[in-house]
Amino acid sequence: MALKEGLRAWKRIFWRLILLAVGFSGLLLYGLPAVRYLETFIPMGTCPLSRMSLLRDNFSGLLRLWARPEVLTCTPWGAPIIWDGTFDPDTAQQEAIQQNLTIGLTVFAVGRYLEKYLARFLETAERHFMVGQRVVYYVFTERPAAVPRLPLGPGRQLRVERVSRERRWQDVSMERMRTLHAALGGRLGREADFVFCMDVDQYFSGAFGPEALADSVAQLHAWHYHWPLPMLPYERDARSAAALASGEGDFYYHGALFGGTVEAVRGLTAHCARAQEQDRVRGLEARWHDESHLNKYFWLHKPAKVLSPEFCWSLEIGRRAEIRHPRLLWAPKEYDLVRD
Ligand SMILES: CC(=O)N[C@H]1[C@@H](OP(=O)(O)OP(=O)(O)OC[C@H]2O[C@@H](n3ccc(=O)[nH]c3=O)[C@H](O)[C@@H]2O)O[C@H](CO)[C@H](O)[C@@H]1O
Ligand SMILES: [Mn+2]
Repeated sequence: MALKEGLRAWKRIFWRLILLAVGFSGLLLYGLPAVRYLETFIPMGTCPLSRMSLLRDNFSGLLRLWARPEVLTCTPWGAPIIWDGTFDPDTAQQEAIQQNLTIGLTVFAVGRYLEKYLARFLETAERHFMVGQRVVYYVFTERPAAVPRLPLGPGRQLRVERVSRERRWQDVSMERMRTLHAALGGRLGREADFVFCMDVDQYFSGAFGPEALADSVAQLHAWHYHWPLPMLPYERDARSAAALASGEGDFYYHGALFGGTVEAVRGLTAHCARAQEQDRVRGLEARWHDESHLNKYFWLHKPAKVLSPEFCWSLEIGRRAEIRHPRLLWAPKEYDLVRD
């Protein structure tokens, strides 16, 4: 009897070791694009046909969610996931012009991020972001005089707002929520109808138009959109305001891009700023900072539209057949140059 028990225990240990070894080598090899490519075989799920044929969009009209059968084109709560080929950019353009919209684009460029990324971000936005619409850029920096003065297209303006420089890059990143919330309560909130809030360490590479507009908009994180729920890097410390328990969460969203109506983004930034402050007083900092809180927010308040990773792609991931037309690309990470 005891022998049998002992054997069973050994078997269990043996299998755990094997699993651990496989997991560990997987992690090591994950750096190789060839291994990473395997994750494309993890299915994303499919949008039920009954829903597909019905989903209309305020801006793009009838969505052709069946046009991309290899990827997930709607969420379980019925929001569209926008992939290339599912929308009609011309309809979206006409609709937005008719509604006579002003679209805000906010970006922070503090410290060395300004020289390193801002010019390219703005130049490429001029070529690709909401071309043909009225656009107001809001650049937040501690050195307004250093902001490049680009020639802007008709109907496009740039405003510079001064912010103080936080010492830690994590604080710069998180402070954005509070600053944005204040800005949305001021001039930005009065002059814009919709607003997108973006990281500066990226650049536009394709048309990013009104098809991306909705009440609230979240971006699928390029590195995680095939991963199973238990593996997503949510904050797991139950003491944090950003915590998601196991089984909670829909997708992993990217902190480098979110948007929506002024009202919706005010709600989002208020929530995240409050949650971050609550953590700070308790001596906590969420795993991925503002992004963790954003993920908690979108778990509680489902986004009305989700952008596929084509809208914010990282070339480091390597070629993927399902990524047809990247619109925004991550700039190479050079943390040693830009972070203290
Ligand atoms: C893959 C990854 O690592 N993702 C995390 C990392 O994103 P990132 O590595 O993309 O963060 P980041 O260095 O781009 O910082 C976010 C943004 O804040 C602004 N900024 C930041 C620091 C600074 O000194 N000056 C400045 O202007 C700038 O607009 C920048 O794009 O960190 C973020 C901020 O915590 C989030 O947690 C992300 O989840
Ligand atoms: Mn970034």
